[in-house]
Amino acid sequence: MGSNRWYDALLVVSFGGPEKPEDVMPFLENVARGRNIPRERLLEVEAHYQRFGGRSPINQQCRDLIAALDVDVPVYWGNRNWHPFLTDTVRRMKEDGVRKAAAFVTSAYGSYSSCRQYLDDIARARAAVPGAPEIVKLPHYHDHPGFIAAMVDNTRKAIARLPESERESARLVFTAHSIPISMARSSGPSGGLYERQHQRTASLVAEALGGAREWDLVWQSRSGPPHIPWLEPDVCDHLEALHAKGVRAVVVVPIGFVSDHMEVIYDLDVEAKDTAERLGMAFARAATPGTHPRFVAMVKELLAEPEPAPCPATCCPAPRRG
Ligand SMILES: CC1=C(CCC(=O)O)c2cc3nc(cc4[nH]c(cc5[nH]c(cc1n2)c(C)c5CCC(=O)O)c(CCC(=O)O)c4C)C(CCC(=O)O)=C3C
Ligand SMILES: [Fe+2]
Repeated sequence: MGSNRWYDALLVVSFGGPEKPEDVMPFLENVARGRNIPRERLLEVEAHYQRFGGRSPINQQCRDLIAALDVDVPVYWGNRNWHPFLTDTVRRMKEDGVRKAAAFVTSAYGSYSSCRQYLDDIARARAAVPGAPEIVKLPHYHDHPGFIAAMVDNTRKAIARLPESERESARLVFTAHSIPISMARSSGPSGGLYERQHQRTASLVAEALGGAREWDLVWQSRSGPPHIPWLEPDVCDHLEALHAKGVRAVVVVPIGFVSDHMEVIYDLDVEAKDTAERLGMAFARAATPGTHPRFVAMVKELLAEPEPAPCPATCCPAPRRG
């Protein structure tokens, strides 16, 4: 394998997050630039970060993943919204003589926010660095056996944390980041890809667990102005609906996230957990893939594949501003 590699470096591309209180607002300003996010929503999200000492788990998760990777080329790391910024990383890659890098993005799915925006980030960083290396994004891995196996294992462990009497009947609640419905409709080469990929991931995990359990796919972490429709139901509303139907225990499985993010440790471990507690439902949250050995091995398996073809230039277009 080694001699006919199509890449000479691996670039991990992520969202980025603040790691101290004074970084939170500048980080949020980067995220919100050119986007339509109400001020009140940003202040609310700021409070989520400050509740955790101004520190998102995402950067350390990236460092841990990189430390766990077993690949035979140099590994670089660059973010969209916080240090280390992608442009600085691409400059360093160029200085180190990298010619062509494979990009592993910490998002498994297609859509503007989860795929195209990262491609745009890479293109912008390369445009800012004369002589920048070529950078080829690895394909979506939402249904890769390594990604699925990590989530299946983590879901089994979460079920085992429930009170014994609730384990057999516990319902699986798969959750992912909500996006505007218009963005969901325009995702992928023929539309609807974001929801379709999540449906497939959820069904693969549910099947691997024996297929006997009822499951749902719901959404979380809605942003944007209230009059713009986003994917629903929201995970907390859904817990209320399940409770009304007599469900007594849930296992929330964050299939939309490859590692712990603020959306996982706040929106699920605080908000969804509080909702379940208030309703008297037993609640367990499955761990994210993080540095699960099967997930880490998946990165190496993706690199062993032939060079992937790029996404069609027309899929997952940027949303219209408004
Ligand atoms: C699909 C998707 C993913 C999954 C794919 C991927 O992983 O990339 C994702 C990941 C993430 N989103 C993150 C943080 C934020 N997202 C925001 C806002 C938004 N997200 C959106 C979508 C997504 N986001 C959208 C359509 C918006 C509206 C504004 C816009 O059109 O861009 C805002 C603004 C405040 C608010 O929430 O309103 C913040 C702070 C973090 C870092 C968390 C941490 O620090 O641990 C991560 C990994
Ligand atoms: Fe987001």
